[in-house]
Amino acid sequence: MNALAATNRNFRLASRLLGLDSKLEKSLLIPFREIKVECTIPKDDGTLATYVGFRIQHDNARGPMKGGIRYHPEVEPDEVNALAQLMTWKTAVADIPYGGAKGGIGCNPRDLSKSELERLTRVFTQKIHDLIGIHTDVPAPDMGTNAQTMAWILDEYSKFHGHSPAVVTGKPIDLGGSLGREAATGRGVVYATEALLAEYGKSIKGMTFGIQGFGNVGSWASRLIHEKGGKVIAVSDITGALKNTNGIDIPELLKHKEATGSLKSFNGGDSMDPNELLVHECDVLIPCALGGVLNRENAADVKAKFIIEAANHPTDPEADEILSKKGVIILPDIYANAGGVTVSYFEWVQNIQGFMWDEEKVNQELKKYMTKAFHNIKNMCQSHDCNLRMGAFTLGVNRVARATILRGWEA
Ligand SMILES: NC(=O)C1=CN([C@@H]2O[C@H](COP(=O)(O)OP(=O)(O)OC[C@H]3O[C@@H](n4cnc5c(N)ncnc54)[C@H](O)[C@@H]3O)[C@@H](O)[C@H]2O)C=CC1
Ligand SMILES: O=C(O)CCC(=O)C(=O)O
Repeated sequence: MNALAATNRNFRLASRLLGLDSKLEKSLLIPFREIKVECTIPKDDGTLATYVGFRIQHDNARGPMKGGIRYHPEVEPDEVNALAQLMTWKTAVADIPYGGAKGGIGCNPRDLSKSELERLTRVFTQKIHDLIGIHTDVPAPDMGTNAQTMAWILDEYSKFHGHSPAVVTGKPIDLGGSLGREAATGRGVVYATEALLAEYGKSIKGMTFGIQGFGNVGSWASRLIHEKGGKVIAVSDITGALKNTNGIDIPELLKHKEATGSLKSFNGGDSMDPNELLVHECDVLIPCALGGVLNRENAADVKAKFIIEAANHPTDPEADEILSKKGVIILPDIYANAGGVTVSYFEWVQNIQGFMWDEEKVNQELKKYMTKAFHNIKNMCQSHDCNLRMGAFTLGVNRVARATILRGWEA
């Protein structure tokens, strides 16, 4: 099942639990606007290269649409659509005043030079600048993009609309970015994990973790888990995977990755088959890379007791069913990785106020939002006798449905 079919399915299940009217259901499902643009750039060698860029704006009932921009070879309309829809439910679960959107360009950023990436980002921004904005749609980083990408979007957008720091979040601090945003998704994952484990009388200290992906989210989650006394016993990224039953020294691995750009040849662990990571023996598995990685091929072999979905839609519905039957507890993406967009909201608020918070305040507020959302999800689980994924979906969908009904449809 592709990402969009899977997301639609979860939405419909939640809608049935909430007893939503079928016409309202249809209106919530269909995206507000779908943008597809051609982006041609001269490469460094003078040849031309054409890429396709997307921005899907899913829903704006609760506020400006919000979501990241992904640079990855597998970016295609159905996946961006699914990710945009997930943003709508995620911002509602986090209870921040936004709707949902997502964008992306089908490209491999590892094959492009920095100046090629800059040209591509600027062309994409030229094509969408009149459809995004501080109060309409606010992009942010996602896979394959970062603070530098946001700086280029901000600069290009500002040529058309004047200096507008709040048009993107996840910016460099020097351009109005928020302290704590870079770590926020990983930090939010850790707060979410603590909230879940506490329900089972457990804590991060002493538990074992397997982490797929060592980019922004995976590396921050690993670092913070390590700091809290958790044992990261397996990690992987696109360059390979490694394991160490005594726990990997994450600060050393970060230095190695910084120096070599790769997880390979790190002498603090043994290399392993990257496909093994998801089925490796550990207490908590945290996918922090691509979607659909847990599926019917590997779900039955997963050994973890808890899965924290730091990536977006890492678990397809078939795997969801298999894992539930095995008694694996899954903390769903629209809650588990909401720390990033929550601190993006704090960044946007700071830009609009023209005031900067210190990092301690950012982290404290983030913890408050993550903890409150967890308890709200649990209440929905009790009210609807459902698992955490449906608890989160019913919470998010219900808030968006209420806002939509209140706004009405009169022309
Ligand atoms: N950056 C953010 O603030 C947020 C990101 N997310 C989600 O978290 C996930 C990761 O995003 P980022 O860390 O930002 O991206 P990133 O581009 O910084 O890192 C991605 C990581 O995944 C690894 N990877 C790629 N293909 C892989 C494969 N086949 N096997 C193992 N590892 C692989 C890469 O090597 C890299 O380490 C994505 O699903 C994204 O949508 C969710 C919420 C917010
Ligand atoms: O920070 C943001 O606005 C969005 C982050 C994002 O793309 C996500 O949560 O999947």
